[in-house]
Amino acid sequence: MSVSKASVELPILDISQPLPPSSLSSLADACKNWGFFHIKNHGISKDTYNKLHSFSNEIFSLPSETKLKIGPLSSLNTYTPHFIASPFFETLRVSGPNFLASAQSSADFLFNQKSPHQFSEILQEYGEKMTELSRKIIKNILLSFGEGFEKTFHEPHFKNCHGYLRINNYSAPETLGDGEEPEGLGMHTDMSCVTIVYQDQTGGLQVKSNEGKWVDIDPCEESESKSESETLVVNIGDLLQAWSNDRLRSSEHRVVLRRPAINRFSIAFFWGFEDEKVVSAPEELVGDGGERLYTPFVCSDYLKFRENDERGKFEKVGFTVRDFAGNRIKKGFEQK
Ligand SMILES: O=C(O)CCC(=O)C(=O)O
Ligand SMILES: [Fe+2]
Repeated sequence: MSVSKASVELPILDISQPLPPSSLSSLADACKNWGFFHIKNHGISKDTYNKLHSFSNEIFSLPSETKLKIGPLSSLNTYTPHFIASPFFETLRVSGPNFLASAQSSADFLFNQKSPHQFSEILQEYGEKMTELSRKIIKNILLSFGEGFEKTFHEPHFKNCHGYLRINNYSAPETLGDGEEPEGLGMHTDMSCVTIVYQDQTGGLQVKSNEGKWVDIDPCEESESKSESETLVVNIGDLLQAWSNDRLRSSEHRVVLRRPAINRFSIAFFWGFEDEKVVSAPEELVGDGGERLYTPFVCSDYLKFRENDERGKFEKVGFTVRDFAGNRIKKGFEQK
């Protein structure tokens, strides 16, 4: 039996060009209603994704004992094994701005080799490109707010933003009952300002609509051309939702697994404020007589709030910036 699924039509923005006014307005609408959109012409080739995917397979197919050398109980703590976020999910963290050093220290433990590993070099390049793209994205989002916002707010608020990568491996169960869709990653919001995600053709990423329904974010069709790049998914995180006084939406999302015995690969880049930044919506965004929806907070205090007390556990799934600093639950934005 095939179950009909709702998927959302999100704008696909050509990030290689300055965005024309019509694209800026679809960007603003998408950020307000969904907190998700796509970008294309981002400059990362299919070949890079194929390489990242095969390195990822190489790492995740190592025996558990090997992977746990960089796991939650080790000093490195770059690997999160199965059964922390979900039974079907494991992930490797690569921190910026020195993505090469971070990836290499994991690779050294995993493969016992000290020579530069092509994997780390690719991740350095990838991390740098993601950082540049995030900056372009935030500039466009500010431009979509209207004349002057980018000039006024980009430098003072976003110049110290930084990011990290997570390489994710989802392993679907060998068999799945009719309509059974286990969660590979449970419902959560991201802690970032913006997140950029590459998902492979397996699909399964879903966003919760304003009406509380799960809607698919389909991977874009594989293009015929070998050189043409895949589109990437961008979503707004909690830090930007709070900073923008809810003008931008950090949506709840999750990953479901619907193809038995097929591994799903994704790579997410999280870009956010520096730890010491006080996140407080500028007056221009609160508006004259407008209500401040969040009590100003220090960025790292929020990140700590999202981490479990128990060392090495995954970020709390289900808690959001509203639970932390929200002054009230805004009408129509209520958690369903
Ligand atoms: O794997 C994906 O497609 C999304 C992952 C995600 O939402 C996350 O890592 O925060
Ligand atoms: Fe996420």
